[in-house]
Amino acid sequence: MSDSTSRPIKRALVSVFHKEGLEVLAQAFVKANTEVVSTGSTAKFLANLGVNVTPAEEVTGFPECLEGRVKTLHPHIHAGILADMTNPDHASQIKQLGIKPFDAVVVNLYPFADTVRSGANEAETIEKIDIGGPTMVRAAAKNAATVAIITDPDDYSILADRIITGEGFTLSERRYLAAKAFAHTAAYDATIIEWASQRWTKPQSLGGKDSFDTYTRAWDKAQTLRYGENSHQNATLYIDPLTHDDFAHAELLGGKPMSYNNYVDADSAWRSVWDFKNDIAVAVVKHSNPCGLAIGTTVAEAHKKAHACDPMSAYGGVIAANTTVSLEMAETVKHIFTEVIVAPDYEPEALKLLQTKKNLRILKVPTAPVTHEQIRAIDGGLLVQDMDVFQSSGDDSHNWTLVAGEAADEATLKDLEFAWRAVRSVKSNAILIAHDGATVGIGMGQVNRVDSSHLAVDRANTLADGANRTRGAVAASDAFFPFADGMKILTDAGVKAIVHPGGSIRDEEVFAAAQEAGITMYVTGTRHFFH
Ligand SMILES: NC(=O)c1ncn([C@@H]2O[C@H](COP(=O)(O)O)[C@@H](O)[C@H]2O)c1NC=O
Repeated sequence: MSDSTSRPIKRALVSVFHKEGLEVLAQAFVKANTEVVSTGSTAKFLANLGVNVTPAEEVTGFPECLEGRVKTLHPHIHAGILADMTNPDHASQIKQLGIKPFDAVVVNLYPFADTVRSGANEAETIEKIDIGGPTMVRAAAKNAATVAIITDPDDYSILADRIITGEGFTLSERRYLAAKAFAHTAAYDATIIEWASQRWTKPQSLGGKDSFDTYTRAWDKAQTLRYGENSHQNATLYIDPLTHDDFAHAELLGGKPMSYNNYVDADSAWRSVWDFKNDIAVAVVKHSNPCGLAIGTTVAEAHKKAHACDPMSAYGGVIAANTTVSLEMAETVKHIFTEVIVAPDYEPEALKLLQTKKNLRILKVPTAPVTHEQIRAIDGGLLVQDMDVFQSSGDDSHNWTLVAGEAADEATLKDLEFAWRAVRSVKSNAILIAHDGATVGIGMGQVNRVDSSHLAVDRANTLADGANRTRGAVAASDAFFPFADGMKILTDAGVKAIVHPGGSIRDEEVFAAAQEAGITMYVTGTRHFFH
């Protein structure tokens, strides 16, 4: 294992917040008679394990002060970490200064993310920003030429082994540990940036809103997924270190582990039901698109209505509900092959019943979606945008403009409001036909609005066992109609009212065609493209 670049570990600096796992190191220190320098409670912990520890204060000749804000920030510590002992000049300088070099530094940092997640106030959170720790970690990582830096308790056993054998680490091993340590401090700082930038925004006195010149975020690895979108693609789930109770932290109450595609579809489904915060809503999603979405007076009713939109596509789909899943709903779901069900909670009997379906992944997510930005990778870059959330300006029907026909009656307006919220979840170009708080025909993901209109009408009527579901229904379009043709497909099929953003240069042509067809048309002024 060792080579000519190996350096035995004769003197170590240990300063850790989490003391778990230190026993194995303590045994090694005792066995190899390693000189150990340590801070406050770490020193006590090691001393209790029989290690002969020198307190950091003895090395610095300076008391720990400012409630622990200053413990190791001292040249007698940092010159000992940073002296490159392969450099004769460094070696002689620290000798003259009476400073001894360290061969290994073991540090883990104040639990900043845990503190935020615990709901601590700002002052408590600030105290959990570790300063001395990352300074030692970065110094030791910079000096991988002669120092081994250990930040991961999983590496304690190998460190103990190398202390006992006297081999230490080779240069390439120290360099790897250094890279790992830099990743650790970078992620730590990125987490602090995420927290701080949400609170400490640019004040007007400095010019107000803008973003930093670098996009810095840390994501914690939660699990390696079996594979990605296809079996030849590797995939990993990373989660926000500062949040909990959200979709990415979902509790799996039954079924097999989630796959990459399960996460993508279930996230879409989860988001779409929360577009209906004031209603009980259920979505059935396939390939990120709803094949049914409905609101109801009960969750079971909402599910039945959503499922009825397209029972064929619901096979192998993902179901999301924005309220507790009832036994009545579970009894229906039991008979439908479903990949994932996601809800804030389950009635105990419903859960028991669903858990009998071994292949059904049952997710519990206590909170509505929290993510406020959307990140998408492009070749060589990232696109970051605000989440598409409903705007009171254009999405509230009070602010819609009637551009053709009579003002909608109460029931029709309710359906239009439903259709407008529901179409947000459909991939563009999106045309959605709805009736009685349920989608009845969805035209998704087409490259022109005419095809989306055809698709919505065809799906509404061909999947309905001979019933005509477009006559008397309403429709929503996620963006304006560039021509009247797409709209005419809907009115020819009997749709009685349409809502869309407007904004086309041919708006007047579209409005006139709507007038001529005798339907009601509203424009919202807000678009909801979803690519
Ligand atoms: N301020 C300092 O000089 C300093 N030096 C080390 N620490 C941190 O203090 C912790 C260990 O302290 P203790 O052994 O006293 O429990 C470690 O997480 C370490 O990263 C410091 N704390 C915070 O900045």
